[in-house]
Amino acid sequence: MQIAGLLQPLLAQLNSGVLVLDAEYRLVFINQFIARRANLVLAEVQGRLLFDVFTDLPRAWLQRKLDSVQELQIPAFSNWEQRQYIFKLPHLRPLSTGSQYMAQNCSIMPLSSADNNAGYICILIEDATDAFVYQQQLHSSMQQLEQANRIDGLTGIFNRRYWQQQLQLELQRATRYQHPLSLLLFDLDKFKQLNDTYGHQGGDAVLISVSQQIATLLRDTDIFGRYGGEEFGVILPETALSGAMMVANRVCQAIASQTVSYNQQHIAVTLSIGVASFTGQSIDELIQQTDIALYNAKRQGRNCVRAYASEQNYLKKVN
Ligand SMILES: Nc1nc2c(ncn2[C@@H]2O[C@H](COP(=O)(O)OP(=O)(O)OP(=O)(O)O)[C@@H](O)[C@H]2O)c(=O)[nH]1
Repeated sequence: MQIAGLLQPLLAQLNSGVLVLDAEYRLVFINQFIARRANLVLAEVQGRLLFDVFTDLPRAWLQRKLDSVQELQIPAFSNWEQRQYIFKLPHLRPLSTGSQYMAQNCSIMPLSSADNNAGYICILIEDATDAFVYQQQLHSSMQQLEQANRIDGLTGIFNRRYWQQQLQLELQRATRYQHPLSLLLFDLDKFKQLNDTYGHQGGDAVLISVSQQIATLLRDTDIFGRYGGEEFGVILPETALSGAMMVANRVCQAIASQTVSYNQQHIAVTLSIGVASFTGQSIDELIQQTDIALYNAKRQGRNCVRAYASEQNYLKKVN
């Protein structure tokens, strides 16, 4: 048997799309893979212009590709990562892929006929939906992992490692652009006693509730993290000391004015807050200064806000 006789059944069964165009980009042939998915009949589209049959092709791009294949007589390729699909064909995956169209690798090849008349072009479409789906799943797992890596498991706010990385970045930014930045460190008052009274789970419920409440009082650009057990930090970019004091007082008052419900009980909670502003010091110095201010807030009765700068003035006055 002549090999030519086997080509029709081969093309019919091929699990890739084949389209053959003449020199004017009229359809000469489409195989069953294309016909079935595009809901076309070969006899009805034969001789019609490719762009008239497939009206939603990326016309300018494909025309350029076809012209260059025809002119240079060398193949061109496009893969799904560069262009997810060229022909809007449905994929036959039962599961949702995030796209209703088949992801495709596409080869555009010059063809010569038996009588050696050049001018035909073959477009070969390979279904790459599996690779597309796999890449999407990988991407979403990586995003979840990245997210988990930066979030504190109990409160859902940033963990200490990520929060401190962000502080480093924000300090670099503030230094480069000479912008203000302030830092708040706060600590729940008498938390040991609270844990002893309501149990560790009651304590956890308070940490969750207080962090949720505080998150609503901050700007989206403020960076809120859990610094330690019952100690939290907020980076306030673009904020000088006076603004930071306003935020800190707002947080302090909001927490003190409400109770946390736990097991039909209402738990009263207060915070002490230390505030310091960035004036070119190192990250460790800034944290240390904020911590000193927090310590002074504790020492001066708790449920209050103290700034590092005013503490220094206070100490100067006292000595
Ligand atoms: N429930 C709960 N308790 C925690 C967690 N992390 C730390 N703690 C507790 O927080 C308490 C902190 O106590 P201290 O550092 O003595 O401070 P305090 O009792 O809050 O007193 P002041 O800070 O001086 O007002 C300790 O009893 C810790 O066990 C946590 O994730 N959950």
